Amino acid sequence: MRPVGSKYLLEEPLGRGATGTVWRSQVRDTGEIVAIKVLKEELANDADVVMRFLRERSVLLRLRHEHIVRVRDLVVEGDLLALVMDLVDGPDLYRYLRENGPFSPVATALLTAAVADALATSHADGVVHRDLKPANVLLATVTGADGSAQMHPMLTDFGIARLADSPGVTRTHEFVGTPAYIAPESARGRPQTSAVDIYGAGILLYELVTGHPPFRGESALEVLHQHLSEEPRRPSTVPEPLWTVIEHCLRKEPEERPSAQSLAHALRVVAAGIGVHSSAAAAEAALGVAALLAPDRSPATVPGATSFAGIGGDADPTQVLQNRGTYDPNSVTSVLPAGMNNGANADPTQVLPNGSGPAADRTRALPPLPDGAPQSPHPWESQLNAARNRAQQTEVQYLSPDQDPLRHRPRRQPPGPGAAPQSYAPQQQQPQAQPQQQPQRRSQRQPQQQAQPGYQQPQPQRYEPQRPPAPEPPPRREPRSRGANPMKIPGLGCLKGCMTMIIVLAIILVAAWYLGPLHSWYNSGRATWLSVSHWFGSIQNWVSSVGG
Ligand SMILES: Nc1ncnc2c1ncn2[C@@H]1O[C@H](COP(=O)(O)OP(=O)(O)OP(=O)(O)O)[C@@H](O)[C@H]1O
Repeated sequence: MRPVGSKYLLEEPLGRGATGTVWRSQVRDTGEIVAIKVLKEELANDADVVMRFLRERSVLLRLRHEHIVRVRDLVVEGDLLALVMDLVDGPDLYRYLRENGPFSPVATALLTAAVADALATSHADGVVHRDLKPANVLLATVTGADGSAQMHPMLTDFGIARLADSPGVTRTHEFVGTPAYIAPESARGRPQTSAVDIYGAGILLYELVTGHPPFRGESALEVLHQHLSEEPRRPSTVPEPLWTVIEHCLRKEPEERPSAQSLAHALRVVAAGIGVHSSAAAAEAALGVAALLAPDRSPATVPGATSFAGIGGDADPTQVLQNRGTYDPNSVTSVLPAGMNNGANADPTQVLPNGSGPAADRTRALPPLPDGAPQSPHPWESQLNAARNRAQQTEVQYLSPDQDPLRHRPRRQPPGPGAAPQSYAPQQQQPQAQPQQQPQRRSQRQPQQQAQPGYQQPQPQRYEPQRPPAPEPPPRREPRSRGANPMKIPGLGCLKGCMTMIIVLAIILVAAWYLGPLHSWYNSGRATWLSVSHWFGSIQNWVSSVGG
């Protein structure tokens, strides 16, 4: 298990998205199970994203709703950025749809009404999701009042689009979002409001009830074109009241779309009026649902948002776009290249004066420094440094590369016996399932979480804007003396030793020869040898003369 910060351990990957990988993880002290989204390296390396990450912290942590996945903590550790969330024990809607097919119209309306409730709360808080799609709706299993298992949609990835919406990331990594779910104003690079989430809810409704999004094509460009200029067609399986809601959500002009609150209400009226057991009055009310879908007069705005380089304002998209992007019609998320926004009037980010330098930096929370002011670090930079220093004090365990989960490609665990899809299947057949029946979430029934009564308490602040204490300088090392073998020739040291020994032995021998008795021993030995060989020669001559 790999540590993240001082408090968490990554266990196994749950899935990978465009912005990062989500891990099943543990809180070290309590053993509590959480989900941690580790943002992609390219995001974590972008200073602008990191600043945003810290700045958005309080917004992300304070968003609370029964249909929003709670963000518990944000971790900055070296080059790693991670969001700690509640773990939702269930599939996301994208996967559920692929495995089980479309929902009934009533179930579609009720599920999306719960999502619209979550949006209404976040919009009231000034937070726009901007990446609403089936993959971002997780299905928790809950136990209803009658003891049956029910679906409980949970909206996740709030703020991720906003985090990733960095000029640097847009420029270099061309992050744009998801073509199948992108609102026309985002595609054009126009200012965005909470109406983009209503458009996303319209696409979600369409996809849940039909099994596919309304606009499809071979390329991202083709899909974007359809968002801009094609009206969606009503499939024969969609009841008229539900179609009225979808059609209002998918209006090309954001000002014509309803608020999230109206949408949630309208969808419940529709659900009540299109079921097989609906009363005549409910059916009548559902038919008149258009009256409930008045345009939202005060949508939440997205400050300085650039979802991606758009399709050049009102210019002809075909003149502007080239099909250079990577687009997989089957994938959840695709990206397009930057540089598509070549219409001057299409700049969606002109919330601050134009120009270069700090005045043009849309991410700055504070006004630029006056000329000549000392260049002290931006408060967020100090905060970032403090956070990083704290995280670097984390006690890090050794982990061999083959055990390091961050080196493995994540793969989804195959669902075990009795896994989620089966337990959801009856819901599809029984669309009356009410997500709001005071359910008990399965994930909250885990023993670890029960053991934590303070579970709903906000985490203590981890990133105080203080300067970190100056670290103690490391002890100064003495310079190493350079050896006679600076080039480190292998075996040279051994050769040198041998040569020294040979010279020493030679000197001892010479000294012993001249100063000691060695010399006289040699001379007497030599004389003895000569006389012995003389005798031997005489004997040999005598023997040969006798032998004749
Ligand atoms: N809180 C969570 N609990 C359990 N599973 C989660 C949680 N958040 C995400 N997942 C799962 O992790 C996978 C990857 O999630 P992620 O949000 O990164 O994917 P995505 O929405 O496709 O990508 P992106 O939003 O970055 O384009 C998804 O399949 C989702 O089911």
